[in-house]
Amino acid sequence: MIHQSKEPGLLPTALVIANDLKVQRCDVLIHNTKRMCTANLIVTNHEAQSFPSCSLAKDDSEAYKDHCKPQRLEFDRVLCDVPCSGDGTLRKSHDLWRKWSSSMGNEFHLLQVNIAMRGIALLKVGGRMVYSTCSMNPVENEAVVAELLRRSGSSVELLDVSTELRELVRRPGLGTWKVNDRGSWFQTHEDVPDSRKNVILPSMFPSSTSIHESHKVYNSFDVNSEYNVPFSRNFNIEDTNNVNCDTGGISSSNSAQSLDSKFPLHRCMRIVPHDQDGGAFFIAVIHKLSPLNENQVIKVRKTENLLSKNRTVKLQEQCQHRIVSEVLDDNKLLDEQTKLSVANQTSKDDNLTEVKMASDVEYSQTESGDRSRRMDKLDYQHKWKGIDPVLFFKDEAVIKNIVSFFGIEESFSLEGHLVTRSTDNARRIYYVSKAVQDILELNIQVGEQIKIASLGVKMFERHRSKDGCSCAYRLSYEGLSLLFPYMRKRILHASPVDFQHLLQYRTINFARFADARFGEEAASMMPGCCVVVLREGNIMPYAVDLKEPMT
Ligand SMILES: C[S@@+](CC[C@H](N)C(=O)[O-])C[C@H]1O[C@@H](n2cnc3c(N)ncnc32)[C@H](O)[C@@H]1O
Repeated sequence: MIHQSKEPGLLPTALVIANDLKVQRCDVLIHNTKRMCTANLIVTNHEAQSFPSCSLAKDDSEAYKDHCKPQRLEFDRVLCDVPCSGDGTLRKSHDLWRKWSSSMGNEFHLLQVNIAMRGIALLKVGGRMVYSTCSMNPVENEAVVAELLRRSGSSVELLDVSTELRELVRRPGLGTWKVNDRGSWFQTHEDVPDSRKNVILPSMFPSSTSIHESHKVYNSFDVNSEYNVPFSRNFNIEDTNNVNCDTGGISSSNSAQSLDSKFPLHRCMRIVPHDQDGGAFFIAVIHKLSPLNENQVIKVRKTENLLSKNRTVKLQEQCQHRIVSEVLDDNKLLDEQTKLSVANQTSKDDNLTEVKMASDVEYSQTESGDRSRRMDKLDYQHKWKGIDPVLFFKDEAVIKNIVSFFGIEESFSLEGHLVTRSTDNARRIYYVSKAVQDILELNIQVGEQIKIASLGVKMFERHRSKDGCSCAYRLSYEGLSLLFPYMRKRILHASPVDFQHLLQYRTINFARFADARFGEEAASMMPGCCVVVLREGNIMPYAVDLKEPMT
């Protein structure tokens, strides 16, 4: 959706699923794990498997005035770094040595499939999705990838990336493996006792036809011609026999050939710790060729719907039940799951609101003066309770004042790019790119389906000035590098010694600056925020608030 553009710092849209944001347990974020100062960032908070589609219904779409704007949320790149057993981190996670068992990965398998399927549905045609884990368990890796290929049919292909990143020493994905359950190893789903068949899924096995009923999806590649091709220039073919981590000393009753996966799983990458003294990772790159459509929609087996104990997975199952026999496209698939996610979230939020309201009532009894103000606040119920709404900042007088105070060039347009999270008297104003602006507008159109935890770059902060500063906002350090090239006012250049002086003393005496001209310039400047640039080859600007009395 975010196409290449001349906007400062604009990147293609990427969806990073399953990232550790430290905002509650599960997070989906567009961009990177760490808070980065970029206007292209939206951090959301959803369970990845039910990330909303934000698709305009046909009627809305026709009525939507601007047809150049996106009608649905799609991404150029998706990274599904999914929750996993984490056994690839054994080198650093000493606890795992005690906890690890070869069946540990089984419980993640279905969630991993669902998260990655959501990723594929949200991927643009022509886009790429990386599926990764820090586990070596094939049930979490090759079995998941095989199931994605099965479910998506000719809509996706597993890419051969053996010529990319040549320095990365990797081994090929496995074509065969066994599944462990409660100490027993199984080669096919048929071997699994009936009592465990709803826990140990067909899709966990290499020979599985599907978690769904079989569909003819194998014709998208030529198994025979590809299967024997060495995977990577740095892969020693002799290692193939040593990579199967699941042998467990069990001999197969069937011929290995017939039990192999029919997918070109050797294209997946296994990074093992001893190849380059690191951790273990599994990586697969999937390319979307066409939208998921009715040809890939496959009925759900009833047995799998009995699965899982936790509520989230139950909800997914209900969703899958409902879509049995239905013809689905990406949108339907997404919308079904979104409804469930929203219902789930809303019920959780309702509980929170009840608690919140109870405490507010208590408060209002003791602080009667504030009662109406508190109740007013309660009247304002944002859809994602507990998370402030994102509002476009449209106060033209304030924007004009900021533009003129800092001398912001016209080419750095603020119109439509400023957002805030406060309902009144914006304390912080964030700058967002055009692409983020489009997503926000779409999100409003679809009834705020995306739960936004954070976005854009904090660019201006409201400040109270006792010194008659004519601008109510100061610059925020985060946004400075973006704005600075377009600023024509409020900039001073200091020598290192004067710069040190500024940092050292709270109250500044202009007469004590080494460079008298700098002292004069600073003294003549109106009170308020300015940028002090360190002279003599240092190009990084530093913001110093000069609103302190300068005597
Ligand atoms: C492998 S870690 C991702 C690590 C991350 N990429 C990083 O570099 O720090 C998987 C993350 O997914 C989160 N998670 C678990 N279940 C999830 C779900 N249903 N949806 C989204 N995230 C989930 C976990 O909390 C965990 O932080």
